[in-house]
Amino acid sequence: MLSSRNLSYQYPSGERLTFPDIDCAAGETRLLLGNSGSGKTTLLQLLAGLRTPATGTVMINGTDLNGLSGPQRDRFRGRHLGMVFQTAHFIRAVSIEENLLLAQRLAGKTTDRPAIREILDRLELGHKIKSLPSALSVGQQQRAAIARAIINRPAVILADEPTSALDDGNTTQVIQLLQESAAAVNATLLIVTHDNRLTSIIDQHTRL
Ligand SMILES: Nc1ncnc2c1ncn2[C@@H]1O[C@H](COP(=O)(O)OP(=O)(O)OP(=O)(O)O)[C@@H](O)[C@H]1O
Repeated sequence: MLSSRNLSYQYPSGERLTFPDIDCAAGETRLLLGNSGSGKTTLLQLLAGLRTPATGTVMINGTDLNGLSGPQRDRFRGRHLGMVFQTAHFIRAVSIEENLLLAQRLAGKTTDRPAIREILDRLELGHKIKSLPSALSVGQQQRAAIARAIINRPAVILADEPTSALDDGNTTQVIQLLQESAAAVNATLLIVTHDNRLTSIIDQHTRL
């Protein structure tokens, strides 16, 4: 589960951003909704431990992110957090399988090719396991990004604007896939978006 309290962030040259408290139980899906400039990306980076807050705490599965050293936080992120972005970011020179193996290694886990095969099969990407990322369509790359986000069975999946570039049909499909994938590993799913269409699919909202 994930919770935050009294979070604020100060850009050196900018305004101070303050955020509402967030509570997400294991297995819950929640939307973080906000207009452009409201601080969605900043909040996501705070929740992932990629930025240090001016005030406040982020707890993930009982661990205070800011109580960890930089290397400990990187390891913790690899093991307990999955991230999905609007466009997928892969290592371009190696196959989808190698990208997922790398995600396992970076988390300090034993590499597990059968687990990678199983997840890619489940996401209908088994035939692309040896392909370079560039040989996948945009939709396939998005599914591969979901595979990478769940390969380490994270406690929390953070998705940043996963649907803003999609039409209504693909939006519903990607959200269903994210929810099914999160449910398969009992992860909390937090979707950061300005896409109000998602409020008709997901009941739990926090507005920035
Ligand atoms: N590097 C920076 N230095 C100073 N201010 C910044 C910096 N990055 C973002 N900000 C400011 O912080 C606020 C929140 O930015 P953020 O990118 O988190 O918003 P957002 O909700 O994700 O926006 P969008 O939906 O347009 O991407 C904005 O007012 C922005 O101008």
